[in-house]
Amino acid sequence: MTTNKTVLTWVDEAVALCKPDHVLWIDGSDKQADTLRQEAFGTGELIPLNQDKLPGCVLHRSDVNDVARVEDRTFICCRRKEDAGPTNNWFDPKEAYPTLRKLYDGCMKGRTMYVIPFVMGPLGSPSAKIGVEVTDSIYVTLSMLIMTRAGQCALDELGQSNDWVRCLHSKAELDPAKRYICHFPEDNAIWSINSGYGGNALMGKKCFALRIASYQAKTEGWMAEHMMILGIQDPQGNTRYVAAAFPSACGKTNLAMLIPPEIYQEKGYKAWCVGDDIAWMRIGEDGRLYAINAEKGFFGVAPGTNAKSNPNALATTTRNTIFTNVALNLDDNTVWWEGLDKNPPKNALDWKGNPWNPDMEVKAAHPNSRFTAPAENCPVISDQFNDPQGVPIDAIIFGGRRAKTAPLVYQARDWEHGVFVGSIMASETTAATTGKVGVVRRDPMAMLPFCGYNMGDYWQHWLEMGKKLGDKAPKIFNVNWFRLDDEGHFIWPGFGDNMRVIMWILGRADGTANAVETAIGYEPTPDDINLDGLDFSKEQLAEILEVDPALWREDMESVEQFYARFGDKLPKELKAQLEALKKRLG
Ligand SMILES: Nc1nc2c(ncn2[C@@H]2O[C@H](COP(=O)(O)OP(=O)(O)OP(=O)(O)O)[C@@H](O)[C@H]2O)c(=O)[nH]1
Ligand SMILES: O=C([O-])CC(=O)C(=O)O
Ligand SMILES: [Mn+2]
Repeated sequence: MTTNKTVLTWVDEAVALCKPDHVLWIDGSDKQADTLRQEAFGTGELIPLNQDKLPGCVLHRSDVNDVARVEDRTFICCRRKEDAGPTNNWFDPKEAYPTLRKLYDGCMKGRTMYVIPFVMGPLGSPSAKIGVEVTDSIYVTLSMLIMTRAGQCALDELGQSNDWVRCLHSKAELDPAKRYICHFPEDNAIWSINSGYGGNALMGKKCFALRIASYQAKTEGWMAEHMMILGIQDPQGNTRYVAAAFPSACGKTNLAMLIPPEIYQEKGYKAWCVGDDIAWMRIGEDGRLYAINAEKGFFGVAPGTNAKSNPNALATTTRNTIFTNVALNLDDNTVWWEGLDKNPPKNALDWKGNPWNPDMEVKAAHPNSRFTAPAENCPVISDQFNDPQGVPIDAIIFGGRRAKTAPLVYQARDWEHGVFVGSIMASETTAATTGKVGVVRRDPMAMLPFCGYNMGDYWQHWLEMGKKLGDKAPKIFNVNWFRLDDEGHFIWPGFGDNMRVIMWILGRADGTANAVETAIGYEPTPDDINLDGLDFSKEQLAEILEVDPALWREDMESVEQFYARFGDKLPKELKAQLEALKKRLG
């Protein structure tokens, strides 16, 4: 399939190390994918689903110990520890390579090695990048075929170039004690072993498109961000784009596929999805910031996805989709998860494959169960999805899951203040990563687990991008859909109604919307967000726009401790922003 010596040599080395019985190059054809699917049905790695109701769809159950990203087993392996920074686990490459080599030695005996050349980003895009992943998992191979532009097309794009990311994956024994997700940004390499799950194993995603790419972006002067991209088309037919960074399981996919409230639909507004997880952004010839979606599919959270919360996501998953760790409805051989509908199957297998019925205490689907679905299935996929240039971004939105403290929305005073707003983000942890759920932790730019180098240098890079963008820079905002009332219920209706907030944001970006200046930035008054057709009062809105200085002062103490970890890597601009905010809070 290729004469590229750098690829051929590397694959030979991987074969010599892993010692598979067979090697199969993935060409990207339907025929080959179908053969692999049939083979996986034979071994039970995949389970076929009802082909009338869910054509082309399959179910996969991961190992019960392998259901989420493992941040404590994820490493940045660069020569100097300080380049990994205080928020990453560092593993000296001098030790990492020999340690890992021992684990990979012979790990594919009796198995086939699949060689997957893939492109991140639209074909022909100046922003696109190429990788080659070798893996011994058919599930990973078929998932990569959905999530990336994979096969011969990638080798054609690559030609004889040496500029590609080496991705070595093996599920090995799936032993959690020997699990390593290692990134070598200085070598363009990722070595992942003993996991077969999503972000640990589909290496185009977080490993490449964020950890390695963030390092490349810093070096090359662009941005690799954990952001969804949404287009809002006005009744005149003009579409404007926003990019939003929320931590895992905090609403990116939902916002990316939102259905406008009726009041906007009636006027002729439309919403288009460009991406739901990863945005690569560079400055275009006109000086504005342009974003592409690095991926070709969605790896979305299943629980809570339903015909009301996200009908577009649901429609996206009705064909050619891989479901992971959801429940199997034995009556009609379809899938189910908590929050899909109010009719749980009477006769089912849970995500572990054990008999399940609604009277049981345990969940049918794992809280981090997922769908892997082609973007082309999405009813609202943007016609710019494959545009090599990407889309111009008018607003960047940060957000997290905060029961208190963070208001529904506020705007940063300028880019520098916006970088500060991103750097102090915090969010309650979710099931997307192993460990405790619901603990507030600082998660700057939603990149805490994904920044491939020192986060202090990353903030500096953001500041520099702002200088280059000048007055063409997108405006920066922060949102929180997750404020709770005293009974623990979400106050804001969220989902499609988040468009009401996006409309204020776009209004601010073009200078038409009103705001008041507060200690933390610009906020709308309750009159500035359109509540027409919504059973939600201005008093309730005022409540979630409220900023409690005491809570904020407390929060800033935690920011101060967090910042202290960066020593002289903390940009002085951010330190000054913190001091200024503390003064304004009194
Ligand atoms: N209350 C409320 N919940 C929301 C909202 N948007 C999303 N959620 C819930 O948050 C969870 C995660 O949402 P997703 O959109 O899948 O999050 P994500 O950021 O794409 O997650 P990753 O794919 O892990 O990066 C789901 O259970 C959603 O139902 C919202 O506006 N309000
Ligand atoms: O990477 C994964 O496994 C799933 C995901 O999108 C996230 O956790 O952000
Ligand atoms: Mn998502």
